[in-house]
Amino acid sequence: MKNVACALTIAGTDPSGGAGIHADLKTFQELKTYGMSVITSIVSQNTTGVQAVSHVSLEMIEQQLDSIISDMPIHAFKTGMIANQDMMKLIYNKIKHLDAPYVMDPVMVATSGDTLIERDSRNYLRKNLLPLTTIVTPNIPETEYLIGEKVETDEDMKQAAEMLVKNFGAKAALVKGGHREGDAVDFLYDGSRIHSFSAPRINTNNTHGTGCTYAAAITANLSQGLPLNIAVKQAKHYVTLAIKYSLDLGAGSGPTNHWAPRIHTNNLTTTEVE
Ligand SMILES: Nc1ncnc2c1ncn2[C@@H]1O[C@H](COP(=O)(O)OP(=O)(O)OP(=O)(O)O)[C@@H](O)[C@H]1O
Ligand SMILES: Cc1ncc(CO)c(N)n1
Repeated sequence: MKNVACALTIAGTDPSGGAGIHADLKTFQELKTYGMSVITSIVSQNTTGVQAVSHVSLEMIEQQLDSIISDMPIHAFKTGMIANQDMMKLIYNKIKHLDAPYVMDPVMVATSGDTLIERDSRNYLRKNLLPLTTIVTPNIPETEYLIGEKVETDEDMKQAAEMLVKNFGAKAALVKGGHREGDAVDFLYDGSRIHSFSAPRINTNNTHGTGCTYAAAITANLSQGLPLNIAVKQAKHYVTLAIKYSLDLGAGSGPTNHWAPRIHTNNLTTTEVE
């Protein structure tokens, strides 16, 4: 029996604290999960965008992974920003041996519109990493890239989630509707049925790091042993409250509020529709 759930994030940094590794570790902590991290790239960014990127060497990424894998329990893990194909290959070769749920946030572009991974590495991500995933959590532009088709309607989103499982080898897929208009509706295909999770759209520009926070909450919930659809449902509540009470910091798109879900526990506005 495990006495503490342990989760690992493999991702880039955000010194302004809203996205990447920082968002992940804050989420793990709030969800009573012991958080660990492997840094792939140091990203100088803030609420207005990305100013500079420095990649960690392959040797150092490998060493960080070895340090954790050789010593620490990993009950679930997630990947975020993996900037290029060499990093992806290295990470693939390490994580394929891990016996724990794998949540992939297929990060391509920051909320600000800045590109975070090299274009020609996207195919490697789709072909090699995607089939290892327990769940992949693309937003609409990432979904369109992964399946190679436009995604505009609810029906398109549901079909895309099914395709990511049936044609591309993910075990489950959560297609997120944050980039559409109207209610914020996400569709999960779990390998046998579609679930949809809906929340009223919150009128805010402070959505920096929402995708990281959501995927990290799913990872934390899976590390605690929750079934997938419950893990997603609770993570949707978490991210919705974190957006609802988001912090108006910085001149651009401000960060989510990680302690709001703890304080406003009775104010859950999300619903599982199907
Ligand atoms: N304004 C909003 N109001 C309510 N929920 C939102 C809003 N914007 C995004 N969401 C929800 O937040 C979660 C993250 O979705 P989104 O599609 O924004 O991810 P993302 O684009 O990967 O995030 P990021 O901006 O960090 O890259 C989803 O559940 C989405 O429905
Ligand atoms: C490091 C990092 N990962 C992911 C995102 C996407 O929000 C970001 N802005 N920065």
